[in-house]
Amino acid sequence: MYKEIGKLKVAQTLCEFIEEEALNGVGVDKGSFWKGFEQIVEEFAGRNKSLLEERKRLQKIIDDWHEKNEPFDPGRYQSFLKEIGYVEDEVEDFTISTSGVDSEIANQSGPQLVVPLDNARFALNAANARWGSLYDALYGTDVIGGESGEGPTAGYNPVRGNKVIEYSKAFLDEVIPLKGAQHRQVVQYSLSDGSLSAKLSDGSNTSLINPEAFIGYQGDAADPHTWLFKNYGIHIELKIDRDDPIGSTDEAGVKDILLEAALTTIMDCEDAVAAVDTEDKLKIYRNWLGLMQGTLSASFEKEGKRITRVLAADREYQSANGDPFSLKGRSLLLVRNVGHLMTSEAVMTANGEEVPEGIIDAVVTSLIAMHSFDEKSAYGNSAEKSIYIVKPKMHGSKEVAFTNDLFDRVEDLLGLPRHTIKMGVMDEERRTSLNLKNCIFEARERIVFINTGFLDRTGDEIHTAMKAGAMIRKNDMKTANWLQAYERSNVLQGLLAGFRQRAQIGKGMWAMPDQMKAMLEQKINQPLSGASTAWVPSPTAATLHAMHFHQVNVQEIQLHITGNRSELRTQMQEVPLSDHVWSDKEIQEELENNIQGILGYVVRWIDQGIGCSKVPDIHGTGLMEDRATLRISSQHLANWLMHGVCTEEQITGMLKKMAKVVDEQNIQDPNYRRIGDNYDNSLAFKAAHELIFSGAEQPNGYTEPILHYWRKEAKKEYAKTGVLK
Ligand SMILES: CC(=O)SCCNC(=O)CCNC(=O)[C@H](O)C(C)(C)COP(=O)(O)OP(=O)(O)OC[C@H]1O[C@@H](n2cnc3c(N)ncnc32)[C@H](O)[C@@H]1OP(=O)(O)O
Ligand SMILES: O=CC(=O)O
Ligand SMILES: [Mg+2]
Repeated sequence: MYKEIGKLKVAQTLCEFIEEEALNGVGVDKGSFWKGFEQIVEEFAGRNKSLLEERKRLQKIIDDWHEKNEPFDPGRYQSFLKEIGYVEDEVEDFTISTSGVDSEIANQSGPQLVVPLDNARFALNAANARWGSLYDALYGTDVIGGESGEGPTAGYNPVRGNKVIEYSKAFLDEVIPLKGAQHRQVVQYSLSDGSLSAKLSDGSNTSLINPEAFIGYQGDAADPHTWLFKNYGIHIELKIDRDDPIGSTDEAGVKDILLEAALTTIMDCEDAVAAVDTEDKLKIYRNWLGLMQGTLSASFEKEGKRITRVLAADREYQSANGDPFSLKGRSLLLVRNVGHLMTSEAVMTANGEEVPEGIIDAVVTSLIAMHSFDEKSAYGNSAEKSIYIVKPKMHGSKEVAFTNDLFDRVEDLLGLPRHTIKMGVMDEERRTSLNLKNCIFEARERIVFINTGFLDRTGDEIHTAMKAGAMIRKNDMKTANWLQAYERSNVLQGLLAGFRQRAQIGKGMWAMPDQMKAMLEQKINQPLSGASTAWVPSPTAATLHAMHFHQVNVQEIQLHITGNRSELRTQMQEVPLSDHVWSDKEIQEELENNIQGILGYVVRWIDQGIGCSKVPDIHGTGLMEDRATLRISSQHLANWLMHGVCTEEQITGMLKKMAKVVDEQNIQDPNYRRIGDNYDNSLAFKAAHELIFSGAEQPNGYTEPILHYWRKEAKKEYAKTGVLK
């Protein structure tokens, strides 16, 4: 049901949501809102379409070039990309001038959590992941090994617990060291003349090597129960409780160590969700509204208990000299809008065309964010009263300029001061990486981050050169020259544009949510490379990754980053082709792995509307799969198929084989629809099939059009029959 408002047709439910909930109390009247919205659609919908046409035009020219230019000649290729405007002429040097940026983004370095915004339980957990228990994160993951009785057991395992304590105190020795002693020797922490004094087991006293690291406490000054430390701009709480089951076994009464973890969280409306219609969009918008008003809650059963989760309060302390102060209890929230590709039925033009979804997201998520400015909001989000929108999947600087202009108009519509809406630019398409300087320039007054979304970026790498030849194996992409150059070039470009202490330079997702030991070993390389933030898939990962930001002084590292931009740009244009002749076993492995990932992800997307899942690979390692990883797998298979590395029959056979494996993996899920004996009917199976076999023709290799189509079919089927085929 639609309501005609001026020249727009707005879904009745969206209209009611906007008028009764989103516009309520923000000082924008509904008449001018709809009038302004209509003008924005008139001004931007056509321009959006032209940008998509330009993507198509360039891809066609590139495809034709590859068909005519065999063998591939890198020198000629680079001149060609420049000639066709794919590589842009660069603007003069400049520095960004974004103002009103919260300290979590401008001054602090730490993990960035991402969470699907359609899941209120997860979203609340993410917002509260500003602080995380190091003891829980270590105890609950593989960081502590399973040797000599240290493994997890049904109840509390004191051997494992002791390992956790040992590990955590060694971490304290590293980041807030004591003079001539270790934290495990302490029997009592106390306040002495405004400083921390530590009494050791031999009866002597010591203090911190860097006394300024101690900045406050909670509890009675004579015996505080919480000690607050600051190191490289982020905080650590040492919790004391001698009556606690853990604290009572600890000589100093330490019951836990809390780390400031997810400084920022991206509430995702894009690749981690499955939103195909107005109903889905409304669920997302309502959760965002609840977060901005501070009232969101989620009730659920966990381990036999009913839990209601709400947003965490700020944390109150006394400084060493007794002055009260507080720290934020919640992550600073950013919202990732969708990109420029898709349109939504939620708003239609008078001639029956769907409006670009990115335009609707920009207007509605900004409007909703205004609720966090309201005094009545239970918890404000941005101390600077800024709105943070992350914009994904933009190709080149004209698309960034489009978003920048759109944000200007949204600010005018909502009566917000210019550049209230900040922009995070995902550097995740090849045309953006190669023209990053120009892209940043277009958003220079509102940009707050660039982030290497290497997953989408890999999908785009494959699709752009689809016709050039067979690509290297998927896992080899991570070490390929183009990717290394892209990661370095992003940091360098951000620093040259003045991002240090103004904006985030972010790095991509750790996509193995259960492999925390490996994460601790490898993800330190991201801050070491100059990134002030990096993505994590869960609050636990945020807590553990926070340790890296205590070990690495990112702001100091950023002062010493150098590199040759033009060399990096040349390397980025190296196409990851391979002339290797793979053995049957290698081909089999690659197909199994990609197809298992595709099916495992798609079946939950299509049948259950879940946009981000943990799916085991062929070695049984759970991998975070979202639309970007799906893009890689489907594009990779389409590429190998196109160049004869594998046949249609091999892929079809493997789809059937893996369908049975995926059924087994989901055996515990009561909502799961089997696909292994249902190939001809399963809509999810059809979607997976199409993603591979029509992969080469998909716009920039994106998976959205096919996923949306089949999910809508599944919803229709469900509405009609109450079950899925
Ligand atoms: C390329 C890109 O665009 S990457 C960006 C998109 N990716 C993401 O957003 C990743 C988000 N992460 C997730 O959705 C999940 O962590 C998954 C799907 C990877 C794994 O989910 P699950 O298998 O359900 O996780 P698992 O069972 O280990 O843990 C669930 C618990 O962790 C919490 N949790 C897991 N991930 C998150 C998260 N991102 N934010 C908040 N809480 C989370 C859940 O709230 C739940 O705890 P609860 O029972 O107290 O509510
Ligand atoms: O959005 C992130 C990515 O890697 O893609
Ligand atoms: Mg992405």
